[in-house]
Amino acid sequence: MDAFLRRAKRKSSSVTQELVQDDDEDSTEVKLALLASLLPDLSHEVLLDALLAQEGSVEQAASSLLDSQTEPKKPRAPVTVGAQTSLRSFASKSSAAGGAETAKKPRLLSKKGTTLYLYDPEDVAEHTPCSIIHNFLPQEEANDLLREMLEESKSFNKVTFKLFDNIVQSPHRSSFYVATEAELNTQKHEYFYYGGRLEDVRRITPQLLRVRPKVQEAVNKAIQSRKKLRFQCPDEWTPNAAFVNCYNGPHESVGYHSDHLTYLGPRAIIGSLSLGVAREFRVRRIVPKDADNNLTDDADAQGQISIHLPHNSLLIMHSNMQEEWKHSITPAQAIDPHPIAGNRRINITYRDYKRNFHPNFTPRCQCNLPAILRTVQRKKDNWGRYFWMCHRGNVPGQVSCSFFQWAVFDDDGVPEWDTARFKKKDIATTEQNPGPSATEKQLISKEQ
Ligand SMILES: O=C(O)CCC(=O)C(=O)O
Ligand SMILES: [Fe+2]
Repeated sequence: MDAFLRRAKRKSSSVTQELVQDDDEDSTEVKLALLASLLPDLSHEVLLDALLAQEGSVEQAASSLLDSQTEPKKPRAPVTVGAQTSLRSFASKSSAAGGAETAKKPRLLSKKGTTLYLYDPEDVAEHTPCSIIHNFLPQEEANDLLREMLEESKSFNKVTFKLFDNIVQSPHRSSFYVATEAELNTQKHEYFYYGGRLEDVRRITPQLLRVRPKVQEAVNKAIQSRKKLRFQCPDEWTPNAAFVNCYNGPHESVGYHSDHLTYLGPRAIIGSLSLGVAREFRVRRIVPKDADNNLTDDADAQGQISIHLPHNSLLIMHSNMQEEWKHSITPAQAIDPHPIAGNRRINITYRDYKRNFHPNFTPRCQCNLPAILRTVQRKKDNWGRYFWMCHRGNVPGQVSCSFFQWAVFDDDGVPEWDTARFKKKDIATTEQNPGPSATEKQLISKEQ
């Protein structure tokens, strides 16, 4: 569960506004998501057509769609899979598998405006920042976990948040699990999500607990096969929290987003277990733009890639995923019912909440809320730099303050306030994260 939909207008400093507005507000997608929440029965294609016809006005698009009762529904790409194929049977392999951070760039197979469908683990590893393990758990264990989570999900809730000054709900239900009573209290009283508190925090269930060490082992093994990125924590990945999502039927979804790094730190890794109905996980790379608004890479690099997520598959989102790519679960026109889950899909994202990113330590904004950690994703200038900003504006009825601060980490992602572990030498030699410029310092000090 994360910032799958965000506010488009945020009252904030000019620096933050520039970074955030152009950086990661996919306004068309946000508008589409809003339209979808208003008109859940219409396909994304129909909603997009209406949005384009109304030059981006959500209100006009919604009223034109509501007026035209006869609007035909356009078919979506099928989500069910007849036969799983590998790209390797069609094309010769271009480079070593192992993801985007390997020395050689994999040959680009994605295309802007079309979707590349991947089913084979080697294809996934080669063309996306993810890896996938099919048939991850022994069958009975997967089914036990699925049954347990289906029962739990009966009391899951939709997340409510603000979008374009409207209150909308997430297009699926979710809950959050931690291991101990102490962690549960900390999560409820010390952590903030969408600028507010999380009400539904639960103790880990027997099956979630049973599976956790297996996920931990598999993820750590997968990490070993990839190069450590700058700012990536070299410590053992230790899942101490799990967000569980339930998609009840083909129309339930999650829009394109990057997961919040605020409590996971930079270059976070996430283990994501799928159970029940198979669905499509779509990913696409964020190509930054230069000062003249031109893409800095091949437009096809932004093409959508769909990864098929069958029952009992573990998807590992590697360390280049959240900063450089976005992901989503698309609504499906049809699904193959699962013998235990029926129309439902359960997704469990195991996460490693880092001690030194506890909100007691992270910067606070002028509203005295722990700030949220973001990355410059769309601008070539400052691309990849991390910054802290206020996220109070996500709360219905509240606005964000103008707080902005560049984040400073050493090469292992240790934040500057963790003085015992922070390696100053890494910062002295860094060009990518040199700390704020004189103008930025002035601006920051003015705003603090
Ligand atoms: O359901 C999934 O596979 C993805 C869920 C997700 O992206 C999230 O919880 O942040
Ligand atoms: Fe996510």
